[in-house]
Amino acid sequence: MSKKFTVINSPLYYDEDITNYATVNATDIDLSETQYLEITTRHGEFKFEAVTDIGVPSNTIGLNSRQRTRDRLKLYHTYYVKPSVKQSSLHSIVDLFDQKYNFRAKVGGSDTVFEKIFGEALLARFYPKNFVQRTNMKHAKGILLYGVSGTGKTLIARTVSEILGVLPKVINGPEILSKMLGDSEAKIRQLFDEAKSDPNGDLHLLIFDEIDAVCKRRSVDEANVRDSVENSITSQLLCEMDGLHQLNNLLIIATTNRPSAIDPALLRPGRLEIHVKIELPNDEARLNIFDIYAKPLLQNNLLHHDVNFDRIIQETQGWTEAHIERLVRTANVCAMKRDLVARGTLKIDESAADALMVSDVDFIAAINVIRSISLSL
Ligand SMILES: Nc1ncnc2c1ncn2[C@@H]1O[C@H](COP(=O)(O)OP(=O)(O)OP(=O)(O)O)[C@@H](O)[C@H]1O
Repeated sequence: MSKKFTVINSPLYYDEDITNYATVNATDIDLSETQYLEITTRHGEFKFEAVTDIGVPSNTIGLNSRQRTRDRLKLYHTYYVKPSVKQSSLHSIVDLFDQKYNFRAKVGGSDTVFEKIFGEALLARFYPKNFVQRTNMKHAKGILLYGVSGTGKTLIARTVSEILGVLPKVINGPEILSKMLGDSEAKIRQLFDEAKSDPNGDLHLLIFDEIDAVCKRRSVDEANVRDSVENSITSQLLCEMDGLHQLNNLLIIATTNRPSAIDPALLRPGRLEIHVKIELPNDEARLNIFDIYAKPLLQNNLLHHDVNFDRIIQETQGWTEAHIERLVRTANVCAMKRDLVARGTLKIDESAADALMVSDVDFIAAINVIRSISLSL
């Protein structure tokens, strides 16, 4: 959780190697748990070692920064920090992937989802091909991401494709249905042709967005044209996926808001076999996502120190990831509105704009705006 603190003594030259210490009040921070504080300053995000022993007054925390003077924290200035425990030498799979691909900077609060995706579906794809062949292992063929709208299913699917280094073919369920009227089986076949023609080649990735639009439970009422097209798309897809048995170079990621509408045959092992639910974000996840979108404001000194993170997190319970992203955008707009009205003019020059900070009142206003325009809240 992000916390606020105010620097009360800085710098404090501590020992001979002239490490740079600042002392900060730390009533909100569990000192026994905290070994590092990640602090966002104008110059970027820095990790400070937290020191609570000799020379540091009680109820305060010393921040050891071996960085240069520019990272020195200003006296009486309030900063936002994320306390973290010392990293052990053992990393989780998600930590290892994040170290290399830095996806947490873009997708917040999704560690458990990525744990399942990397741990259960993709890990073997990071081992050398020859090794995998010797184990006779077959890679997972398909992943279904399901959860309510706006929880980041598409974002996660695209992030996985970036991590795999593959340019995916993205198929939008509702769009493809209309394009496929009359020609559905051939169109589905085409999607798989490239991978089939290059069985020992690079990985191919198909992302099926809103797959429930085309692969509904098959209907017995073939008299209805739409039902009959959907039935034939589903059957063709099943057929192609069974053909993948021998192929190790194709992965399908499908997304849906309505998993129960999908034909169960598609969800069997060997097909879309790994099912990952994307939940609404909990408190910590909402804060992570908030941090991602508020970071440019923090870095450019545009976020007022009166912003009450704890209240924002409380008031946004039940919101989706997309709502949190919207909240930061809307707070920006509310700040501009407030500023324009106070100035009584639409003429805003650079220096006037630079003085504008997004403040707590703007987040309060933004929360109300979003509640008033979202049916689901
Ligand atoms: N975990 C996340 N971290 C940061 N931003 C997120 C996250 N999840 C969603 N978002 C934001 O919400 C937007 C909408 O997400 P996305 O389209 O991936 O949701 P979805 O679950 O696929 O929705 P739908 O079911 O309606 O297609 C994203 O573009 C992104 O801005």
